Amino acid sequence: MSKITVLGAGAWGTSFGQVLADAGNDVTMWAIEPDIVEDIRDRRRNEARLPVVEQLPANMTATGDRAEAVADAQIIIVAIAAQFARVALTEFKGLIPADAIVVSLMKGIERGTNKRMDEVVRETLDLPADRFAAVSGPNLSKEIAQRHPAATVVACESLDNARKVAEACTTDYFKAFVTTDVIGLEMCGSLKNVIALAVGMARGAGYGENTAAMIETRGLAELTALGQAAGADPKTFAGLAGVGDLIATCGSPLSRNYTFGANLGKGMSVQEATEASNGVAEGVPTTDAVVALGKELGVPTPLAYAMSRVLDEGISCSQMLTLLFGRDITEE
Ligand SMILES: NC(=O)C1=CN([C@@H]2O[C@H](COP(=O)(O)OP(=O)(O)OC[C@H]3O[C@@H](n4cnc5c(N)ncnc54)[C@H](OP(=O)(O)O)[C@@H]3O)[C@@H](O)[C@H]2O)C=CC1
Ligand SMILES: O=C(CO)COP(=O)(O)O
Repeated sequence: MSKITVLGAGAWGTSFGQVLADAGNDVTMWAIEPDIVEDIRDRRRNEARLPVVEQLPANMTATGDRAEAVADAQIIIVAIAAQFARVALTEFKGLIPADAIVVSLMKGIERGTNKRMDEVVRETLDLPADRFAAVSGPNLSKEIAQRHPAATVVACESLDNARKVAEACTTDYFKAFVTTDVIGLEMCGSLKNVIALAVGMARGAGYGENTAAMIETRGLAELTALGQAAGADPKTFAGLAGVGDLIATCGSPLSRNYTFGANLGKGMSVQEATEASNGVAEGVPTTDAVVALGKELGVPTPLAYAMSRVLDEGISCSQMLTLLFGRDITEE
């Protein structure tokens, strides 16, 4: 049993906190919103972000005090919207216990720097590689909050530390595998959100299985090429964090990215889809970062480019797909 702190009490932070509590750990949630802290601490609820859970476990509490939140924590989980991770974590610098493992649940690339969350977290907290882990997989928060069976992957350069994190989140309904491919895991989680936006858009526009399968498969090829160029192990893309998460996210209205895309496909503007979104759709800010990263690494990113034109210029779904097709006959 460990003392574990979760920074960010959104839908996934809270749902993962419940997994950790179910695994027997003492869990403290930290949130910036006083109302959310109060709801979790005093009523064992997170009505605002995870209303599906009627009663959070008794070994789960919350605080808004940063120093109190992380004091004595053996594992610190970061579940903050990716674009705000740097600013939020800066406030924790100097407070993190010297031997704590810091784990990111976030799936995004930082806009402006094109950095993955492992880079942002390590840079901000001045953390050595062996004390950083990423968790990623087909993990729709609402299903896991309802304790539906699911699996995930924990990546850390130190396999021992990956195992510590995996043990801490293993329950009878949640299974964690381990890997040392941090870059692969980060790339999978971030890029599948861009693909889910495009699949959602096609579905929203009324297209069927063939179109969805095409976007998913071409998207996976793009994700794999970019990931490999960044230093990832290609095997990771065929696993739970790659194909697995792609299937879950691109096939479920529980995904905020899929739903955001579907709303665009039905004719909403980016502004309207943002207002309708029930939580952060990480693919939206990540799309431009993926295009920029592709340029930096010399890897073509036709799907991310087509989605960036949708998000920045409002092109239609059929225009997006025409861009994705391209004009040339190429080998698959
Ligand atoms: N939901 C899911 O099914 C899954 C999500 N993820 C990933 O996990 C991450 C978090 O997602 P999720 O919890 O669902 O998202 P939510 O939109 O539900 O929550 C986002 C969280 O970020 C916090 N936040 C935003 N800005 C700041 C800031 N400046 N300082 C501190 N906290 C801030 C929010 O705080 P506040 O509530 O106060 O606004 C909230 O706790 C994302 O990267 C997502 O891609 C990964 C797997 C599954
Ligand atoms: O990452 C997820 C499932 O694995 C959740 O996807 P969304 O962020 O699109 O809801």
